[in-house]
Amino acid sequence: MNYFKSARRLVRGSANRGIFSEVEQGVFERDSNCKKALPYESVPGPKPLPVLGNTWRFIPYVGDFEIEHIDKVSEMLYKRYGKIVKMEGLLGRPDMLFLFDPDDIERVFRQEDSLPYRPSMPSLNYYKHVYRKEFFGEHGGVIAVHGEKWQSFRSKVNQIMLQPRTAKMYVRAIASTAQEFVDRIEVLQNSYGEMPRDFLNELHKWSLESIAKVALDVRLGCLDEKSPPDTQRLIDAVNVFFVNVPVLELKIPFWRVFRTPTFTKYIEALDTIRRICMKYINKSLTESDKQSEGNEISLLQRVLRLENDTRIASILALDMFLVGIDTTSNAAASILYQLAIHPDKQKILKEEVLRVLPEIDTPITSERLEQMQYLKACIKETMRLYPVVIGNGRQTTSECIIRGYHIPKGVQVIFQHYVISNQEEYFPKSKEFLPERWLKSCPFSRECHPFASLPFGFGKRMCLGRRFADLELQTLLAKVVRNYTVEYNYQKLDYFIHPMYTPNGPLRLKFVKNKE
Ligand code: HEM
Repeated sequence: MNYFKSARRLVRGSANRGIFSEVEQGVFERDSNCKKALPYESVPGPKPLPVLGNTWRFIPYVGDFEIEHIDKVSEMLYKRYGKIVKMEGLLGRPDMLFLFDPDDIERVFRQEDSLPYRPSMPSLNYYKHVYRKEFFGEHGGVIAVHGEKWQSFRSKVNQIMLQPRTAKMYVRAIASTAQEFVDRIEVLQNSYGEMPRDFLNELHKWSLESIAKVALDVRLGCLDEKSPPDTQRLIDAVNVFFVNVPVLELKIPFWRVFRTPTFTKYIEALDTIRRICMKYINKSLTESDKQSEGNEISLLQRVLRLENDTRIASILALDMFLVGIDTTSNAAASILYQLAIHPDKQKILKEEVLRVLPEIDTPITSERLEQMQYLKACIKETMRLYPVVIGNGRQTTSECIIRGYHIPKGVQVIFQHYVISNQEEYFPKSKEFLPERWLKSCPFSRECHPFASLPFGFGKRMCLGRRFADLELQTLLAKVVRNYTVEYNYQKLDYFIHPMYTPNGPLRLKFVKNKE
């Protein structure tokens, strides 16, 4: 902490803006203007120590940066240094440049080149391209894959994954899983109507079951009284994978030199995920002929029809399982919690849901979901206050100017979405849960900066599963609210990164059945 006191004297964040007015207009310009820019060395940020750089800050009991509380660390860096902060001297990895201004983020995104490089998960890149090269071969999928390999894969699956028309075809499948979840609530309730302490795990089961339905048209039975053991193994392995990603990325990367216990656990988790997913993928491939009439064909089959390559279809499904379970389940947990602690907003939502779904068994369709604008607003507002992925980034692929500073090629530019979307400057009454701000009728909605809340990223590398994630969340919430009122009767929960940004503590929600 003492270090920070002296650093503060050197560079005050509020001073950032004034000093580079000449080049300020070109926040993200390429080569030609670089000579005019302020030197990279002068970007403010915590000073590295000799030898240990800034990596020591992530060492438990020694450093002051806890991975679980990167949200607080980011807020502190913003307050101390301002809208651009450099974290240099990170052993075994490039510098990070934190951006806290949506205008800067917009310019970076708008000028993205044809092969944007999202710098996360080098350890997964190693797994796909080196450790299990014989399995992945030329097709690494999209997660942690870069350059032409990424582009070639993404171009094959982009249309199928992102067309709203395609996603809508799966509403029925997604709604039937949401119904299974709602039916299970009664089984899970204790005598007070409360959920067990591991309720989040039930949400993991729901999101896994939903992905399996959409990606493979396979029913896994996650929400059955006796779920197959492999489904829980898969959920646990995905969790181990995500928990260890930041550890491998932010602490000293000994794994690059030898197999540390963390890296061994990480590799084992990835092998487990791959083994179990391939079991279900193969089942789906062999059973595709028997698919019951009326069912929508799976995404796997859609890709197969287009590309006629089982390897591509399987690797896409594998990526979907890898990143599509914890993201959606933690988002659902967070939204349910926010509704529980804001009963006035839940009441407005319930009125809307009851209007659109007048009978308990009125089917959910894409047209009916379209009529539930407050429902969508509740999701957006939770993602603004507590984005499940608190930051995102791009690695510079050539030198450029950002916020007046010359930024060399290879720097990891991190967009600090959580800090930005919680600021009064971009969202009036920013600390309040106000779903109304997202409705077209609200005067606030016009003031909102389009790059101040980007829970699914932006541009060519935007979330490939966002249409399905949105559908899953909308359907689950509509079903839950149609059947129950959700309460939370304990001390308010803080949020932490574990491995998504999620309420910190057992989610002992109480479900009270609606009177019909
Ligand atoms: C609430 C749920 C979710 C959130 C908040 C979320 C968020 C994100 C974000 C922030 C990115 C990075 C985008 C960028 O770099 O611009 C991303 C990428 C990705 N997401 Fe999601 N995601 C969610 C659910 C899903 C689901 C359900 C799937 C699959 C079924 C999925 C598949 C992917 C894939 C494959 C990528 C990598 C795209 C690429 O690099 O080309 N996501 N997601």
